[in-house]
Amino acid sequence: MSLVRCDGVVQIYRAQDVEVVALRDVDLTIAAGETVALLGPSGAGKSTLLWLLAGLLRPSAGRLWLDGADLGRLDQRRLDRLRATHIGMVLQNPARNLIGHLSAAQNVAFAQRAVRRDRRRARELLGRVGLADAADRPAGRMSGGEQQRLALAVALANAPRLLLADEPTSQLDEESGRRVIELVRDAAADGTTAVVVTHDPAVGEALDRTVTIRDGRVGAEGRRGEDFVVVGREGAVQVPPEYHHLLPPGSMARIEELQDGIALRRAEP
Ligand SMILES: Nc1ncnc2c1ncn2[C@@H]1O[C@H](COP(=O)(O)OP(=O)(O)OP(=O)(O)O)[C@@H](O)[C@H]1O
Repeated sequence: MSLVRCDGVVQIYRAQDVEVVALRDVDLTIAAGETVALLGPSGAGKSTLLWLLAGLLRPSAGRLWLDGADLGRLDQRRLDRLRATHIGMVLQNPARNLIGHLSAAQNVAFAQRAVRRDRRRARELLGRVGLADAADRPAGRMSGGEQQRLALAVALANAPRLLLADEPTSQLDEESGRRVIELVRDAAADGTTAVVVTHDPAVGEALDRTVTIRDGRVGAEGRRGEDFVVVGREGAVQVPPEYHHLLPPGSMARIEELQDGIALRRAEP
């Protein structure tokens, strides 16, 4: 059963007279319980896709479903409710996930406001992110790394169906990073689907699947250590940058039919 489905999702930002097409025709299906690392160069559209999946943005075109609910078409009240009960999110800037004057424990408790309050889960999560002894400290007085770990505990506090995390290990040392990955995988074993934007190879390797966004499209996917290009809408395939020396963008290629696919060979000019 798929938990997330994106169908031709387009996101266009409009700032004054300038339009930026951040995502163009993203098709993506994520199964319940799957863990996905979202990869790609800076500016490719990864955070935008995460914001759309979180219901923080509505797509300019195309449709997104979460657990059968059409995120772009829910009214604001239902969307807010779905977000509070079904979604946990770690934003790129960890402090933005937290209420600075509240303690770590109060932040976790606040994230459970729409579901049954579970003090045991809250304590356990703080322990798992190495903050058991910091439960009473105000979030605003924590270091960037501590805030990042607390943000993950907060995001998992409501036992979400979908965890969305933007660079959750960027400020962590190797050991803390490993703990974060373990926590994401354990949450997945308990039924939480996870989509994690990352530049950290350790995260990519530890999750079930990688999805690479390039130029606003799903350009490639990886499963169990093997990488694949994705044949998109209208048959478009992005040649990965590591092959650009053989087939530079703008070059012409001959198509050779093989028994199980095609080969592209550079046409001499
Ligand atoms: N609020 C906004 N208004 C206008 N343009 C935006 C806005 N947010 C993002 N963009 C643009 O949309 C494109 C995709 O941005 P996005 O942040 O989704 O990329 P990203 O892959 O997450 O990058 P990074 O790895 O650097 O975080 C970029 O060209 C970016 O400049």
